[in-house]
Amino acid sequence: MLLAIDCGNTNTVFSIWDGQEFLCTLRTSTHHARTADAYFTWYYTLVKHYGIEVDITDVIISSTVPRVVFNLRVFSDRFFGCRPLVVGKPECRLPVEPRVDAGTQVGPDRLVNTAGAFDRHGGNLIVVDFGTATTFDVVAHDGAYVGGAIAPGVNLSLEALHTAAAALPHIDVAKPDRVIGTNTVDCMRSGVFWGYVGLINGICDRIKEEYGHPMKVVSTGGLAPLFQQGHAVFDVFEDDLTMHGLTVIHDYNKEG
Ligand SMILES: Nc1ncnc2c1ncn2[C@@H]1O[C@H](COP(=O)(O)OP(=O)(O)O)[C@@H](O)[C@H]1O
Ligand SMILES: CC(C)(COP(=O)(O)O)[C@@H](O)C(=O)NCCC(=O)O
Ligand SMILES: [K+]
Repeated sequence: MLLAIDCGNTNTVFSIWDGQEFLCTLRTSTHHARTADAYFTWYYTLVKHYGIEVDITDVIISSTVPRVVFNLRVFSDRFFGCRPLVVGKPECRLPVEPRVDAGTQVGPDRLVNTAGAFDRHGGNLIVVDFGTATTFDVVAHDGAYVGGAIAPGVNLSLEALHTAAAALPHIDVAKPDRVIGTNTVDCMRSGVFWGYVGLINGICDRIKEEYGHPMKVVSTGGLAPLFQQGHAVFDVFEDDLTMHGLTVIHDYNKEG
């Protein structure tokens, strides 16, 4: 069985893949100081709690936080006796190499999303991933990552308002009933929600125009369904896109 680990700047997600389906998905906050033993204690407790029969033979890691990789490597080696594949490292091959400026370090999450989306939908795609940052990844006709856009994440934008302005409270993102807010919270909700719908549609439209070929928009990340309510341009939403991409890259490396 494969343990797929997706470590973002906010949350770290573990999923167990038995070759057919994901048996479970576990989520914890990302902390660079978490030790291998601490990962295992958390992981083992939840796997026992769910009563899943698990036999991990392989581990693959994608991390947008370089510092956490060391402890995840120790975790993999100590508890499963295996050397993990780490996306973005030279020993982890990609089905199609990215085409970007020389020397650019593409976020591994974006490479993984590209592989997952190409496997399911073929080329000519925009992948929109709502995480700490919101990323737009352009997948070419042959499955190569060829660039995109990085925007401040939704929660980051709300946090920034609260941090920088003394009178603005900490709030969660939600779709407001009206665009014209009549109190502070509704005004903030309107600005962030409709502002973000405009950002998504504006960037996707401009990417399509510049790309010059019809493209499908694939969205992922917990907040995507919320923006769909504001008529964001997504063609599909796939909650497990990053995890699927990790299985695709793992299979590709095993086959070779
Ligand atoms: N379904 C959801 N509803 C509301 N907020 C969410 C949802 N899913 C994720 N978030 C929030 O979005 C932010 C980014 O989450 P996440 O996707 O875990 O980011 P990353 O991959 O960068 O770690 C976090 O602040 C998280 O709490
Ligand atoms: C843009 C990101 C911060 C998104 O990370 P996340 O929101 O998943 O934590 C990450 O993909 C990253 O660090 N990228 C490196 C720069 C690039 O992709 O061009
Ligand atoms: K992201």
